[in-house]
Amino acid sequence: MNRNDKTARIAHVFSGTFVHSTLRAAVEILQNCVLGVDDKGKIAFIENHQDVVSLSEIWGFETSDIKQLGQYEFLMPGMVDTHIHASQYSYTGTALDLPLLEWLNTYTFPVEAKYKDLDFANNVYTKVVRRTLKNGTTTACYFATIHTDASLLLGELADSFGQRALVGKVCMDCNSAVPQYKESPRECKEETDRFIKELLKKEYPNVKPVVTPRFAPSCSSSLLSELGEIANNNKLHIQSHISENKEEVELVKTLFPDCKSYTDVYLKHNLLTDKTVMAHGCHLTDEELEIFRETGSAISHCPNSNISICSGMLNVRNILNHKVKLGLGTDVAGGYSPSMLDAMRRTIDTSKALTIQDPQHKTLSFEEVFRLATLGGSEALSLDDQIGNFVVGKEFDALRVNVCVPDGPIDLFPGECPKVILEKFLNLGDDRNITEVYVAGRQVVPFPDTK
Ligand SMILES: O=c1[nH]c(=O)c2nc[nH]c2[nH]1
Ligand SMILES: [Zn+2]
Repeated sequence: MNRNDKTARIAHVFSGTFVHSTLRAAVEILQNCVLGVDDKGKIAFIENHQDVVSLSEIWGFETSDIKQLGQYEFLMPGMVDTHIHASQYSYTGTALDLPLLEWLNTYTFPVEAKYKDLDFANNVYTKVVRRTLKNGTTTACYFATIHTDASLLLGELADSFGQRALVGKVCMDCNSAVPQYKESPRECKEETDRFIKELLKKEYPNVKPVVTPRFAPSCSSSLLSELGEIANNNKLHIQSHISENKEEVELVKTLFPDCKSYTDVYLKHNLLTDKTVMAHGCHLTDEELEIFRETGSAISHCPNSNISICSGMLNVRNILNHKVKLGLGTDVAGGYSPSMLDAMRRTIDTSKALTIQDPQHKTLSFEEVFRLATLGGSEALSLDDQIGNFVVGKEFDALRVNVCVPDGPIDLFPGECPKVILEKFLNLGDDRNITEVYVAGRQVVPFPDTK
């Protein structure tokens, strides 16, 4: 209970039930506890409620300022969406009738080409940041489009609404199907440099650039090498797609005949680092997973998208057995839901479908999936030293959940313990149950304009 940082003041103290994951326990439920957040947005203490009076003396807060959580409320860490296309949000919930490569050519590239228009970008990007925050996504790893100014605008909006974000200006210099939606190799490099420089210059505390080659079929070998160099020289995050559907895997074999596998393409271009997150990976071999483990690269599992556009079913258990970092993603708009609660449910559905196919398959539990959406996501983005669970010194990214809101989606019955209440929220809850959202100690939901 020692107070090390004598300069920080306490900004919030909550009392009640806290639910989070640790390295040892997929779900740890802390009842009758108090959690303090300092004015720098960091968790200052998490202790037993019986020590509240001495805590208030040590930290200099009034016990009357404590926010008391009700019987059906708890705090949980904010959810981490490790893969979402902000630019595809306008058609979320539609256009799910084609497989990946046709889907890209028919729906995605024509829409993404519109982001030259900053008014269009402003409208969609405002809506996606608000919608995801309201649904409890405190950290989002975004794909924007090839347009630098619109991508910078996405960063500005995430910062102003208070969402933690990695923002990627998409890079692609190959697109024979929709040739108006690509850049020349030179433009790609120059605009990526400009994007990184201008975004870093803003000094947003929680919004950073991520180097974003769209996927191997959209990028020349020289562009992939340039991007690997930029990311490594500036120690930046990297995101892309890998082995989403079988047709794409075959295409990559023909485009990169000198590479042993899809993973080898990215490895050879220095794009697999411990700050890399690759979406999907449904068809990776065990040999490729070994490369992921060795390089510390992560996979973003996007089950809604994988089922919606019939790409495949990722065996998450196998990924975890290979000790590869894994988080969950909505993959809006291949995935039709912007909610990470949906991503958790679809993760369990896919795991159950694999168990139906093979009864030896060990189905994921709701506790494991809760960990993937929070701590797992923070590990996948190499942000687990800052966020992911309630540990002293980490940033306070949190959701206040009330499973018993008036006219809400959940009915409770006598005698239900906190773990059952958590399970009901994960399976039945929605944004009505997420009454407050905090990022780095700042309350960002309810939005200031609706309070
Ligand atoms: O689900 C996906 N969405 C995309 O936009 C994309 N681009 C390449 N591969 C992709 N997969
Ligand atoms: Zn994607």
